[in-house]
Amino acid sequence: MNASATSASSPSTPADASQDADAPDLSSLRVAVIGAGNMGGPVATCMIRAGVPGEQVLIVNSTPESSQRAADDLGARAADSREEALAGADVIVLGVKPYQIIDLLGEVGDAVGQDAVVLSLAAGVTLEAMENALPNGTAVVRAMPNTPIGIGEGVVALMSGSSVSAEQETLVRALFAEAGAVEEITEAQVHAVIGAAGSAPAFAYYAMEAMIEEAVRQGLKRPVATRLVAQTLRGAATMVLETGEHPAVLRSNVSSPGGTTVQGIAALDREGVRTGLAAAMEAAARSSKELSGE
Ligand SMILES: NC(=O)C1=CN([C@@H]2O[C@H](COP(=O)(O)OP(=O)(O)OC[C@H]3O[C@@H](n4cnc5c(N)ncnc54)[C@H](O)[C@@H]3O)[C@@H](O)[C@H]2O)C=CC1
Ligand SMILES: O=C(O)[C@@H]1CCC=N1
Repeated sequence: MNASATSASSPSTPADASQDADAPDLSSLRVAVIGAGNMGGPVATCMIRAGVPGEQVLIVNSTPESSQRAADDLGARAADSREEALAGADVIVLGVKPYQIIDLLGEVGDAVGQDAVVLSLAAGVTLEAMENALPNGTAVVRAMPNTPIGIGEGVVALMSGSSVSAEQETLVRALFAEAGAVEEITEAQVHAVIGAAGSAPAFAYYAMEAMIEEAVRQGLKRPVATRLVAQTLRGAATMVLETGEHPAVLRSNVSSPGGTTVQGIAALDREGVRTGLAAAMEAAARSSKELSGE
């Protein structure tokens, strides 16, 4: 997880980190999650699956009720206060909205332990901006995850700040061992990663919605249509990952000359779906750059 790494690494294999002799021991780790919502929640789930005991994952949300609800859902513990969560925390996950991050770091900086890792999930908040808001030498890692990490089928892209040690990098990777795939990227790559992974589940759900509704319009019952579409997209994605074939090759295997599929593909081209998908990813990347002040 080196900020100077230039290309994405191979996906990590989900594994029980405790079975690897070199893997860090996560059983005594303390994690504070400040903001366990749609993204902080799945991150906490990953860490618990990786081996951090749930009672050592302390949740702080915007209200005590919300902290308790999230902790109950995640099998974690609600902290009575932010101070309680931060005291002795080895890893501090920031799962609040991007606009809240710098103010939050200004408030909690002095409570961050010397060897603790601050792990931000926020889009568009740079390592440099976070390091400047914290005491000198604080280890800051940026993660760009997506929500499917909560079921072990997501992606987390990692970027390290200037004070992160090799051991801390190994620790963060171990915490995401059950996420699905872990990629090491540079901050320059994060905008593309948001388009391809961070925001991309929403693009996939959008496509699924459209396909399900059309299948319903064609006469299938909605639960049947949902199962068929979701399983087909899962199967198609798995074939790309498992065969290593280019998607265009796999597509040609479905496309009989003069058959049904080529008519469908021609319709997609006529409707501009390929350029629409590219535009969605470009818009997400542009928004990420704007958030970063680029
Ligand atoms: N939702 C997603 O798919 C992804 C989100 N992210 C990043 O994750 C971060 C969180 O986004 P979401 O989870 O979608 O938002 P969310 O609104 O679902 O969750 C935010 C959480 O922060 C809590 N919160 C708000 N103010 C707080 C405070 N002062 N102290 C403690 N907790 C507070 C809320 O109670 C809530 O649980 C953002 O920075 C976003 O850029 C990154 C990748 C993907
Ligand atoms: O929509 C957002 O801003 C966040 C970042 C990537 C996915 N969700």
